Amino acid sequence: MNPVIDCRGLTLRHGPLTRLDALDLRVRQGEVLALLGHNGAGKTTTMKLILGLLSPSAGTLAVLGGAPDGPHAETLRRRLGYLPENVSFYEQLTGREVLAYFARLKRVDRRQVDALLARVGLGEAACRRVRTYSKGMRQRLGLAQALLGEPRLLLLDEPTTGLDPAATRDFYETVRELREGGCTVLLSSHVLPGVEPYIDRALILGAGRRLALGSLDELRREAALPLTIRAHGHWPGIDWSRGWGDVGVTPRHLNGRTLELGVHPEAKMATLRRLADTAGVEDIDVQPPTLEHLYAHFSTPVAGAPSSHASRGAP
Ligand SMILES: Nc1ncnc2c1ncn2[C@@H]1O[C@H](COP(=O)(O)OP(=O)(O)OP(=O)(O)O)[C@@H](O)[C@H]1O
Repeated sequence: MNPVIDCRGLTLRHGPLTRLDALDLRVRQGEVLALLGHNGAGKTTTMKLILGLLSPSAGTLAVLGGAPDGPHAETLRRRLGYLPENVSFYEQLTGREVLAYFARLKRVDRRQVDALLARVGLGEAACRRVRTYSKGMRQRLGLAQALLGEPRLLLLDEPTTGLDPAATRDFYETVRELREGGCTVLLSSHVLPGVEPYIDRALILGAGRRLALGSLDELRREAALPLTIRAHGHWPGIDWSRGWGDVGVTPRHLNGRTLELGVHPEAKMATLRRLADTAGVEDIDVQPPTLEHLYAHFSTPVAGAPSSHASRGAP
């Protein structure tokens, strides 16, 4: 099946400034891809190129089978949904009026309005003016606007900024349902906690360049960061600093009953065996590196090798 997004060497320059540098990326139907990067990394630029709001200076880009800034743009617009970073609405209109207005602009059947408001959890608030909406309700109204016309590709720019943990989880649950329905979703985020279970792959950008791309497992294998193992129990007299040989395990006491160990993946089984065989160890937790750890790893420049993380992962 053709990818929904197919970028090859996608580049955007403005004079001396390179906003996006030779991005290779293919996104398949039904995939949720997180676009991660510091401020100015190129996340919004990538989205605007996909939307056809910007044209590349070099490279090729096909979105749902055609260039988004050419004659294909009109067809594409009806199959794309976009939630911009700073969404704003007419404050004096009700949620329903706002959505009906966007439905008219998008030439979408008005009957979708109430169903979408219910879907994003705004059914009860449909008749309230937007000025009375909380930040989370505004984001949900923005999502409803992006979902008008049942898009096949959804671009969500920083959708959870400013949302509390419960609202963030609700938001991502809606993304999960959309994915199950075959919708492809690109979401950019600085806010990493909570996003992990909902994404298939992450693309990490830095200064317009692709620093890493892959599923969490692929990024973990590539980064080979230590796992965190925690042992809980009571073990008077045991000196945990000895007996690890050269496996690179670094034990640290968190409190009298918890020992934390930074363990490289190849030393995991040996460490678990030793812990399990030690009298007094009652419980063991194993925590692989989180998306936050991986993001920090890939987005930190390696001294003396500025591009050594560049272009990791298959497109
Ligand atoms: N309208 C513009 N004209 C010229 N350069 C721009 C414009 N918008 C963004 N840039 C530059 O392009 C680069 C990428 O910016 P972009 O907005 O894509 O980053 P971002 O990853 O979305 O950042 P943020 O997290 O701050 O939104 C930055 O160097 C930025 O200064």
